[in-house]
Amino acid sequence: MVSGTRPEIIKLAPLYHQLSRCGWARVAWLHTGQHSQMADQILTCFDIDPDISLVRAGDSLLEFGMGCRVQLDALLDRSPWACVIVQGDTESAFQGALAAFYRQIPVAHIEAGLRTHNLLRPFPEEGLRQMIGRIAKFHFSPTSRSRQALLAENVAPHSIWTTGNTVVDAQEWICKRRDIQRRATGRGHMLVTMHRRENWGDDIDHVCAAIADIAARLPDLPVLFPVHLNPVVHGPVHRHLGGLPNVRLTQPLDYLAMQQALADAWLVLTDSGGLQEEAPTFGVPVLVLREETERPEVLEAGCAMLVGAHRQAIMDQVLHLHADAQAYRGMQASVNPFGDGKASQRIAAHLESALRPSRQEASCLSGGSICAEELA
Ligand SMILES: CC(=O)N[C@@H]1[C@@H](OP(=O)(O)OP(=O)(O)OC[C@H]2O[C@@H](n3ccc(=O)[nH]c3=O)[C@H](O)[C@@H]2O)O[C@H](CO)[C@@H](O)[C@@H]1O
Repeated sequence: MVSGTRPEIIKLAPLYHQLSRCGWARVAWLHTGQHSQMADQILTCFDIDPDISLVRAGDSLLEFGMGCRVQLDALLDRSPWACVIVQGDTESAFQGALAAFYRQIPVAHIEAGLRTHNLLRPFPEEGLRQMIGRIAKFHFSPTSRSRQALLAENVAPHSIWTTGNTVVDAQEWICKRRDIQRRATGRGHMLVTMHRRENWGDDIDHVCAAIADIAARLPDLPVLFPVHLNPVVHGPVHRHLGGLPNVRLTQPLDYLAMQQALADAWLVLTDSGGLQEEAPTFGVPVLVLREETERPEVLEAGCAMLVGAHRQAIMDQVLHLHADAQAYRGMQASVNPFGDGKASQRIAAHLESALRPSRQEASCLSGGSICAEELA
C-alpha cells in the first residue's frame, strides 16, 4: 500500500487493518513522505507503523515525484509483489501506480472514478486520478456515479467494484474506539478548512474576508479554523484572521480531534474532499469552497452547496442558514451518501478473489507436492 498524505492514510487505514487480519495476504505499508508532520499524526491515530518509508528527495513536487519513482522501482524489484494499492489522486498515489505499472504489477485503485472532468480544477489531482484510472487493474469506486465515470472511459466493467468510500469506515473505526459524539451545547461552531492548490492566492483572501465579515456580523458564532501547514495557506489566513475574538486558528488537528470538531460543528466551510464525505455522518451541512466537486452525491443529497471562493456568496449562505432554521434542517443529512462503513471489507473480499493463490498455486509456491505441470 503506497501513500504519503493525510487523506490517503485515513482512507487506506481501514483496508490495511482489514487485510492484515485476513491471513491470506502479507501487507506492507509504504509511506512516501509527501506529508510528514500531518502524516505522522494520522499514522499514530490509526496504530500504523510504516513498514517502508521513502526519503523525500526535495521540496518541489517535481523533485519529490522523481525521488519517489526511483526508490519505488528499486523496492518493487526486490520482492514478488502481487499488487500495489493506491488511494485517490495525489502524487504519491500516481507514482506508486506508475512504478507498479512499469513492472507489470497489478494496481488496485481505491476511490476510483471521481471526476470533475476539469483538468485544471482540482489541479493536478483530477489529471492524476484519471491517469491512475488508465493503468489500474482493479478499480474500487465509492458510488455508482464514479462507476459510471469509469465505464464512460472504457474501463472494463468486470474490473470495477462499487464498494462505498472507506472514509466512512475510518470514521466508524475512530468513533467506536474513542467515543466520538456531539458534546457541544447550543449551536456549535463553524468549522473551516482550506488547502486546495486552485484556491491559493486571491481565493484564500476572499474566503478569509468572508469569514471576517461573518465573525463581525455573528459575534456569538465561534469559528474553528485548523490551518493547513502549507505556507501559501498559513500566511494569508493568519494575516487576515489572526486576533479576531471569535475566530480560533489552530494547528492541523489530529484525526480524532477533527472528528470531534465535526461532531460539534453547526456548519462546515471547506474545499476538502474528505470533509464533504465526513460531515454527513454527523448530519452537519457543508458549504463547499469550490466551483465544482467530484462529490455531486453530496449536492444531490441536499447536505452541501457550492459557494466557490466568493466573499458575498459565502456570507449570504451562512447568514441565510443562521436565520432560517427550516432551511438549515433541510441540509442535515440523515444518511451518509458515500458509504456504510463496510467498504474495506468489500475491497478486501474482491482482492482475495482476484489475488489469493489457489490451493494448487499455494502448494507449489510453498514448494509443496503439486508441481508446475499440474498448475499449467
Ligand atoms: C480532489 C480531492 O478532493 N481530493 C481529495 C484529497 O483529500 P482531501 O481534499 O480530503 O484532503 P484534506 O482535506 O487534507 O484531508 C481530509 C482528511 O483529513 C482530516 N483532517 C483535516 C484537517 C485537519 O486539521 N485534520 C484532519 O484530520 C479530515 O477529517 C479528512 O479525513 O486527496 C485525497 C487523497 O488522494 C483524495 O482521496 C480526495 O479525493
